Formats: sequence, structure tokens, C-alpha cells
Amino acid sequence: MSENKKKALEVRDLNVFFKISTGTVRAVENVDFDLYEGESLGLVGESGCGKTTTALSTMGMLPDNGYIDNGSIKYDNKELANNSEAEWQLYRWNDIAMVFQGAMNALNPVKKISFQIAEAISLHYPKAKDDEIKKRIIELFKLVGLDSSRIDDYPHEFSGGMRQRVMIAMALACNPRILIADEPTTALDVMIQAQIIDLINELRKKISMSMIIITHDLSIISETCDRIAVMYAGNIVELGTVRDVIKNSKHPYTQKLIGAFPNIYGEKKRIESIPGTPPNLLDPPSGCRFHLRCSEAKQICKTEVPKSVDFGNGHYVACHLYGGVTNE
Ligand SMILES: Nc1ncnc2c1ncn2[C@@H]1O[C@H](COP(=O)(O)OP(=O)(O)OP(=O)(O)O)[C@@H](O)[C@H]1O
Repeated sequence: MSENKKKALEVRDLNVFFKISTGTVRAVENVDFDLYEGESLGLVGESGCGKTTTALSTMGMLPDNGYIDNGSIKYDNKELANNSEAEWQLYRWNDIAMVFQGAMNALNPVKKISFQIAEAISLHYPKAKDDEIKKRIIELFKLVGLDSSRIDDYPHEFSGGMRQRVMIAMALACNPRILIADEPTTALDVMIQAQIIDLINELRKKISMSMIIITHDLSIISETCDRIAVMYAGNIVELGTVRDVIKNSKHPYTQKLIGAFPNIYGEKKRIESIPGTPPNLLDPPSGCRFHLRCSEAKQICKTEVPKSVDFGNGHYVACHLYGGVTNE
């Protein structure tokens, strides 16, 4: 993606930590990425590597014990990282919206779907009239491929896939410029997963918005995204176009991740097939956080944080195999 393309979001040197009784969890550290207008960026990595935390920090929705320790989050060149809650409210859902992991199971079972979407709409448009809201709900149902005659059904009358479409409709209620989808197909069976992937791709064509797709599943990324950021233990270790990162991956972690999906269009193996487990982020390893599991680790990997090296065309890799250390 060209550097001249307009950025919807610019994240630099982002550190997000959590205070817990036994210390500080360094969940996201030194994270840099851009999200361009109209593109879809995949955030991929094993469970606990900081994908959701990165997303929540761009929404100002960190849990109470979480905080941005350092860094910049710019939307339309406006700095958001130091926003007060009142400032976040102006921007959250209107400009950037999120479909949360497992949210389709969080619909209120005793309220009609139309009521729940109407609540989301009137929160942002308190002056909207009932008929305008109904019109918008019908529009949203059509947009996400739901039968608009069913807006007054209850959640239990909808399948899992349909409820996920409702969650996407709710996130789109205020026409956001950025949509973040956290594990949008988890907990759905394979056929329905494929339908949700098709929906995401249709929405990309119909609405000119940018997307961040969070998943541990590389095959979903390859079907829905333009670029991939690979996260490991709170850091982005490789970033580039889907083609560069999947066909020409440089970081040993990315290579192992891809090795766990021998044919990303075929049968999947589990990511757990990578030997060892990710480190405890209460006390992450020094140097490269992957060095304890890396078959190519050298002495420098134990002590120095690798700097991101640019391979051209926006393909960045943070690994000592390719030189460069940070000053931090
Ligand atoms: N509220 C919290 N308090 C303490 N630690 C937290 C909190 N939320 C997340 N963490 C920790 O922050 C790290 C990053 O978690 P995060 O949920 O962002 O990872 P993830 O890549 O999205 O994982 P998953 O795929 O399982 O959702 C993990 O070590 C997690 O245990």
C-alpha cells in the first residue's frame, strides 16, 4: 500500500499496560502501524499477544486497570491517546466501531432485535424520530444480508451467524469510517464462517471504510485483508501485504505460524503446534521476546530489542537475522 495513500489511523510507539496485584502486564509495547483509507488490515497472532488490547486502546475502551503508558494514536491527524472519556465519546462508534469477540452471545434475550439496534442508534442520535430509526434498522438489516421482515424477532429466533450479522449491523449504525472485527467468525461452524467472510468482503466493496480484522487464523486474513500485522507477545514482529507476509515471510515466528497452516486454503492445524508457549507479559523476556522459542536465536537476540527493518513496499520485519537494534 503506497505511503501516499491517506491514513485513517496512525499508531506509533504504543505501549499499553495493565496493573494487577502482582505487577504490570506489558500487553502491548512499541507498536507501530498505519491503517489506510479503505484498506483491511489483519492483526494476527496467538492468544494473549495483544491484539484485542491494541484494538481497545484505539476505541478508548481499555478495562479500568489498563492504560496507555506511551505512544500516539492519530485519527485524521487528531491525537487520541490522551483523550478524556468525554472526548472518546465524540469519536467512539461514530468514527471507529468494533464488533467484540463473542458479542453475538451478549444480545439481550428478552428484547427484540429492533429494540436493541434502536437503543444503539438513539444513543448517538438522541433526536432521531421512531420512523427514522426504523428506516435505518431496515437499511442496516439489508446491508448485512438479513431479512428486514424479521427486525422484531428475538435473539433466540436467530442462528449464530444471523446474530453475528446483527452485531455487525449495530457496529455500522453510525456509519463509522473504521470497523474493527475481533474474531468475527470464532464459534461459528465452517459454512457460516464462510458466509461471514463473504459478508465482510461485500461490505468492503459497498462501504468505503477501513477495517481491522483480528484473528488467530491466517486463512481468514488471507481471504479478507490487504495487509497483515503479525503480533507476538505484545510486539508487531512483521507487517506487510498479505502476499509479502504469507509468500515471503521473514520473521521466524511468522514462518512458524504459517507452518502451522500448511495449506491456508485447506485443512488447518492448530497454532499450538509451535513449540513452547508465549511468555508471561508480567515479566517478558529481554531482547527479542520470541528468542526462547526461536530455532534461529543468536546471543544478541537475548539482550537487544530488534528494530523494524524495511524490506521495501512497506514490508517491515523486527528480527536480528536482518540487523538493526532499537535504542530502547
Ligand atoms: N484486564 C486485564 N488485566 C490484566 N491483564 C490483561 C487484561 N486484559 C488483557 N490482559 C493481558 O494482556 C495480554 C494481551 O491480551 P489480549 O486480550 O490483548 O490478547 P489477544 O491477542 O487479543 O488474545 P485473544 O486472542 O485470546 O483474545 C495478555 O497477557 C492478557 O492476559
